[in-house]
Amino acid sequence: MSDFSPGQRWISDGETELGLGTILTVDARAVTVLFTASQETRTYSARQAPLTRVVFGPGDCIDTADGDRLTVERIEERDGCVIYHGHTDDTASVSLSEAKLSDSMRFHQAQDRLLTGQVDRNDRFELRYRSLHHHQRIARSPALGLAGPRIDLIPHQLYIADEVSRRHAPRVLLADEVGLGKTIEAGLILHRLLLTGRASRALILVPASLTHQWLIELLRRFSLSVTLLDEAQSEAFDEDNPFDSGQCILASQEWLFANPQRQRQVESAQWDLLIVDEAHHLDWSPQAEGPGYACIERLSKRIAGLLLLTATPEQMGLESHFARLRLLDPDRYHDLERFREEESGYTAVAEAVEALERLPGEAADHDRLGAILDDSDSRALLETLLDAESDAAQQDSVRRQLREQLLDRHGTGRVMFRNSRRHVGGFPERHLHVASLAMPAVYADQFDELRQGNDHFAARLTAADLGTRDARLYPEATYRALHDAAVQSDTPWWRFDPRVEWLIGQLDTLGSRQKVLVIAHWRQTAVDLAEALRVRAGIQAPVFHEEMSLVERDRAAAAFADDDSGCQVLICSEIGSEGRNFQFCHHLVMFDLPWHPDLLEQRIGRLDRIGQLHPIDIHVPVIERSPSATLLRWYHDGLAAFEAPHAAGGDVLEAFGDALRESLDDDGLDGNGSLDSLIEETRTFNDARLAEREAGRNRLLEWNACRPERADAVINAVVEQDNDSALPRYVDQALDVFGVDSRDLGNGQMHLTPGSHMIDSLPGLAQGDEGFTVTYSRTRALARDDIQRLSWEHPLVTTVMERILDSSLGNTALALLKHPNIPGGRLMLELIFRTHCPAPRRLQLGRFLPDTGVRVLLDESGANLSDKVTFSGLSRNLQRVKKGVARELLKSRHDTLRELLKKGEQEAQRELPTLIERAQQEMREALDLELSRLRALARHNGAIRDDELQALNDERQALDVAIEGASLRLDAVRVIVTVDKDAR
Ligand SMILES: Nc1ncnc2c1ncn2[C@@H]1O[C@H](COP(=O)(O)OP(=O)(O)OP(=O)(O)O)[C@@H](O)[C@H]1O
Repeated sequence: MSDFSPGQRWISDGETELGLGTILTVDARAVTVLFTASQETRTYSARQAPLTRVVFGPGDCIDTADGDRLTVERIEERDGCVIYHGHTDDTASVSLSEAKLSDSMRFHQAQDRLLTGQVDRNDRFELRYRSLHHHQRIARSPALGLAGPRIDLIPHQLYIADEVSRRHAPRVLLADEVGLGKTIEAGLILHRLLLTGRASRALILVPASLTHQWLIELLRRFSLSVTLLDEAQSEAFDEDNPFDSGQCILASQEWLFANPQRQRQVESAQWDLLIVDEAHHLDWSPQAEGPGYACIERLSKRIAGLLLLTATPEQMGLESHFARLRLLDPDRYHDLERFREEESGYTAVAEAVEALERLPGEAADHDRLGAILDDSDSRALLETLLDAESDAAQQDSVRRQLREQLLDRHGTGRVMFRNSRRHVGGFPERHLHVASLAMPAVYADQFDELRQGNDHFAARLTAADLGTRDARLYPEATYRALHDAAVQSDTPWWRFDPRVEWLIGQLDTLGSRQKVLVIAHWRQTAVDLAEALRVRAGIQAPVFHEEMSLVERDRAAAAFADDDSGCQVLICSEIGSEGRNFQFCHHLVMFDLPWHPDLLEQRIGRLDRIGQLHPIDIHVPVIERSPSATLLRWYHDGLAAFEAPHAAGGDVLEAFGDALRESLDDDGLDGNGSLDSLIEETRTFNDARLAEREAGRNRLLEWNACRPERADAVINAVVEQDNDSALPRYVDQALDVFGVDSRDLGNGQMHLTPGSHMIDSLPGLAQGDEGFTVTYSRTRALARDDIQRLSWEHPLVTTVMERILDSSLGNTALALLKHPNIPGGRLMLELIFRTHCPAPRRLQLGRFLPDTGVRVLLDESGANLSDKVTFSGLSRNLQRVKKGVARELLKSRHDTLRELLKKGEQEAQRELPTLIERAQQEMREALDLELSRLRALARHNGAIRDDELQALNDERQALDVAIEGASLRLDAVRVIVTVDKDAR
């Protein structure tokens, strides 16, 4: 059938994009072909036309010019042309002349491409096979989504990320103590959800001061590029919704919360996940809710996933904390009083967990557990534990199950994750250095006036919006309120405030190589202080506060961070510096003290965070006998607040705030004994509250916040991927196939650049890009921000895989096999089938049945050699063939190939039931376990939302149906032709 006849359909070997051609004319020397789809006509030499005849066979599906699809049952040849007989999708019988085939029919399927002579290079076929193999392997890994990010493997973070990202629509409060990595945890959760398709759109709302820090962390650590949206950019969208401009949008809370029009837009966009940083600012009380809370509350009702981040959940009071839990789960947290009462039961739960470790032991321990375990399956487990017949291994397993159940079913643990320094360990010590300074006369007069309650004085303070408490704690602010800075004769406060003199001396003593972070409560104090250092000592100190633009703020932080040319000191305001990373410095000057213990901890947390290598030196200059001196003593002696994070600061302030405020009024100045007794009472209260919390709530929170065995299992899986030697091999092959140049820089690093023959642009590697340096080593990548870490989850690798598996690249090949024991002239066919299982992305079907490859190797007689000859073993012995030769070979063996293709399909189908069964079993085990756990939890504390249970049920059913419907499709095929060993 290779002789040309008008009306026949042929395809151009070199220009398949022209579509299906029709022979117009033919004579002894030339053949003219019309490619209707591309409106091109070509004339070729009749003897050497680079054309392949297109003839389909029984079972093939073909597109007709009328837009139908025809399944071929039989073919008939008439006058050199083919008539296809078959049926359409609606089962009508049809006969179709080949002239009526669709002109734009494309040949993507492996079989069609092979039979129309379109063969790819052998290395592309091999890369395709390996892509499928690794893709399915990685999709099943417990490290999926957690192994790629450039982070240290810190157990509590990986535990939380793993636990939260497994849940359907996770809604949690990430409340680790300051600086323990909540941003990293949120990034890991987001990364996994995006990678697995459980989320595709995320909104991240953070204080303005943190937008760039988030942007950079997400990019550098997670290779996630998010769109940073502000008002200027939003205006460019006119009528369109700016929140639709990217997959992940990062925006400042201040901007959104102040802008009702943008709030309407954000609410009308579709989101899967909302992340809110520094969520303690979302203020709520039974009387009123802040605009931020109201905005997040509306969003939280529309968005399935919600992560709230705060290190100080109770900074705005217990009510406000409760209100944030209510955002996460309104069904569970609907009654504030009940919430308060529940806390009194936590000690009993914690005792039961501990009693469990001692079982089978004393009767009192049985009772402790019996009082908490009130459902039949838990009691049955308890019986097993108490049964004298059960062996140690059984007991261990039951003990573990019961412990999990107790921790799961009681407390806020499921909604709230809080790790503490004490529990995580390895943090540096904190040293307090107090400098007592003499009271300047101006301040002494001010304090007198304050005590006397002078009306005129009070009016000035009111006009300056300065309350009496703050007027006492911040004398420079009082001075500013009383003195007009515009009047030249008024001396600025920093001329006589002894703290300024002290600071200049301190900076000099520490030397310019020691970085010092100064935090002052007020923005204006920070600004004045910078001027004071410049005027009085010639020191350039950048300032960092809430009213600076983002660019100015980042510039200031960068000037401070720079090791070589950087400034020695950065002066921050209280709010301006919240959440920022300054752990490269270890001297903190508290120019004054904040009123709330949580703010004190937030200040120290700028330095005392993961990555801090030195003990923290906290310097506090305090004016003798001033209200600040009183507050300092209260913090230090009453709360020990400088040494370690205090666990109950909010409660203590609630109990003693009024008395402390009164002490500021009088006691700090005349030193009578009432301050001593206040401190004593504070200490007693604090100790008691701590003991109570340690016995109950904190213990439950900590046990729940990190379960070491699970964390270890995740870390092991990540390390296994880190050490996977298949990755460098795969990447080398992929770079080669895609035409990316790589230069070895030594030290485990290589530089990648787009090669001149790149077949497709890749992330960061489009023509003209400079490329980038990569390493496989986590340690090296962590030490160098400018080097990217290659992993199975790096965008370069995932894009390569997607490009290959979503296209026809490498889905056909032909190679020669020269082997001493195999005679020449024989055919073999290597077929790669792939599971096909359409399901919505959100089902994350890949957890159970990722695209799975089934390889079948047949010899010419149809014997199945798959188990005898491995893919790698065969590949090693294969040789390339020129494309023209390959085409000729294929043309000459069409019929045999068709037979083998059919046989291969039958062989592969045999494997399908096993694949389906295994996937269903895994899915059912995982989801049934989760369902029964959730049902039991729901009976116990109502912490489970009904829709969560229902969703899991629906998910299980949908997965069951989807897996049941899985089929196998031919993904790639390689023809192997054996040649005599002496052949050349
Ligand atoms: N696993 C990790 N690997 C490397 N660096 C980390 C890791 N975890 C945290 N860090 C670094 O430690 C610092 C603190 O982390 P992060 O900002 O996530 O803490 P946080 O709990 O959100 O802090 P805050 O309470 O101040 O908001 C950051 O500089 C972060 O990059």
